[in-house]
Amino acid sequence: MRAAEAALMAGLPEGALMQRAAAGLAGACAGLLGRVYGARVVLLVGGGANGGDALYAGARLARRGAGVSAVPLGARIHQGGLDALVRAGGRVADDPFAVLARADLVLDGITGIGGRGGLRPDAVPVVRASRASGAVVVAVDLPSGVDADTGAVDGEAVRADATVTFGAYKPGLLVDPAREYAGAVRLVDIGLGDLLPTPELEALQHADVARLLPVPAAESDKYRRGVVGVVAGSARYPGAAVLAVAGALRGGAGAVRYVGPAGDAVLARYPETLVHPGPPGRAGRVQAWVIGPGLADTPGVEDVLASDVPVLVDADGLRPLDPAAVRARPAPTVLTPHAGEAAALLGTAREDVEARRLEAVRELAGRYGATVLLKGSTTLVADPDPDVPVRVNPTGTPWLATAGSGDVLSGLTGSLLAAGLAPRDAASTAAYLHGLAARRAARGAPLTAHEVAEALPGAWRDAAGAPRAGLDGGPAGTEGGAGRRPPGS
Ligand SMILES: NC(=O)C1=CN([C@@H]2O[C@H](COP(=O)(O)OP(=O)(O)OC[C@H]3O[C@@H](n4cnc5c(N)ncnc54)[C@H](OP(=O)(O)O)[C@@H]3O)[C@@H](O)[C@H]2O)[C@@H](O)CC1
Ligand SMILES: [K+]
Repeated sequence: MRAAEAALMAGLPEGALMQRAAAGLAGACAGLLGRVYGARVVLLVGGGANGGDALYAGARLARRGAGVSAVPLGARIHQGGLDALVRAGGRVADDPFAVLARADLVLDGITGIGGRGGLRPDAVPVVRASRASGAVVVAVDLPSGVDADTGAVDGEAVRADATVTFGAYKPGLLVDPAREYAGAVRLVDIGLGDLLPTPELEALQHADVARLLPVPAAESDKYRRGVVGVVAGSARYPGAAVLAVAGALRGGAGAVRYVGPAGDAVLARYPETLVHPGPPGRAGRVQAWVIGPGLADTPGVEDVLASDVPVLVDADGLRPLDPAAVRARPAPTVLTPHAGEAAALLGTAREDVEARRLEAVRELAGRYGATVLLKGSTTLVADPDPDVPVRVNPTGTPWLATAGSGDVLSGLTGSLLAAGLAPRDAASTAAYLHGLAARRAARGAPLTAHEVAEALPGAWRDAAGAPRAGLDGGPAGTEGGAGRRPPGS
């Protein structure tokens, strides 16, 4: 961001970028307020340019008749912004808590991309009073206190109803835990365009998924469309086999071969499945394997890893996983841990993974030379190549945290692998459809893993029906599309 902004600023009059940011910010605030004239706006102003943005936006709102007060936090605040605010009729608050108690809207301009660590002690009571006031809290660029680069939150941070961000989405707006603090995110274009570097993160949108989904050609038969082998379930957990097959059947492969002891349970629900008792090496040719859901202690992981086709390892399959064996494989491997499984693979605590999700997914992908899909409220997909952007999944619902939903996701991902998608595309497309299906199935109520599987064809149709180019805005909970440059565009 800083390099792109510096390059752009070199060709612009002093302060022009901050004015663009402030104009977009003031416009967004006006939209949230509905009526600007007479509205009571409080600016929390830190010592950097983030506070400058807030002051200039406050000046614009004051010119439209809002009552605007600034609460300085920091040794000195942006002088040009303060002068503009005062010229427009705004003022510095005598009693911050008194103005906050009556505020309609609070602008959090304490820190943006220059913030380090959580909120400082002087800001904490002011931020708490902002929340308690019932005012709409709008974060400038980022909620203050979150880490822009990683999505970590060390200490206290602002919980915003909305965030107006400039030039590009920052990882801290997309990756949990920080994402939870941002509210609805709006991107304001400040003209950085092609000056932006390769992103750290990208989020698929409908149009990207439409491009990636496999479409059978006229001459396709089931084998050409790909056969996915599912090694899952056990005497103790036959349901996991059924759910993994349920996902696999909806993922575009031409056939699903189930290998394991739960064949009867699978056939009872899905007679279209090819069933084999195992071991996987004898079950016949497949174009991709899924191994792990509900496996308990059933062997087979080494057997499957020894194959020369893409392999997805999930759940119980992840336990005995040796990095050297995975790295030595001639074909791609996809690992789909949740935070606890990722922690076990990394030899750390679950909380560490949850606090540093981006770092954890990258580290695992590097260590195993595998594509890693880290499940969670925001699912991340990392490529083994550290220069390839991590994909963050923009779909989903908290209701998706339900038993068996991961089994459906593994089957679905494996099916897309068998259908020929590259590992990162298969994993991120599957996560996207899975989250979309969950939203369709839940519609605000609890849902079961089976319902997620059953909603997949509808989600597929939704995504596949999207216009294939030029999509802006999507289901991301963000406005204007979550990636600056959609992959493949
Ligand atoms: N560049 C551009 O062209 C454009 C930039 N734009 C905007 O600028 C923002 C970046 O501005 P920035 O670089 O001034 O940093 P910023 O986020 O304001 O924070 C730095 C200040 O915070 C302080 N501080 C640090 N940590 C803290 C903490 N935990 N709690 C409290 N304070 C803390 C630190 O002070 P110190 O450590 O010295 O006390 C320093 O004073 C960017 O996010 C966007 O909003 C837009 O206008 C578009 C054009
Ligand atoms: K901020």
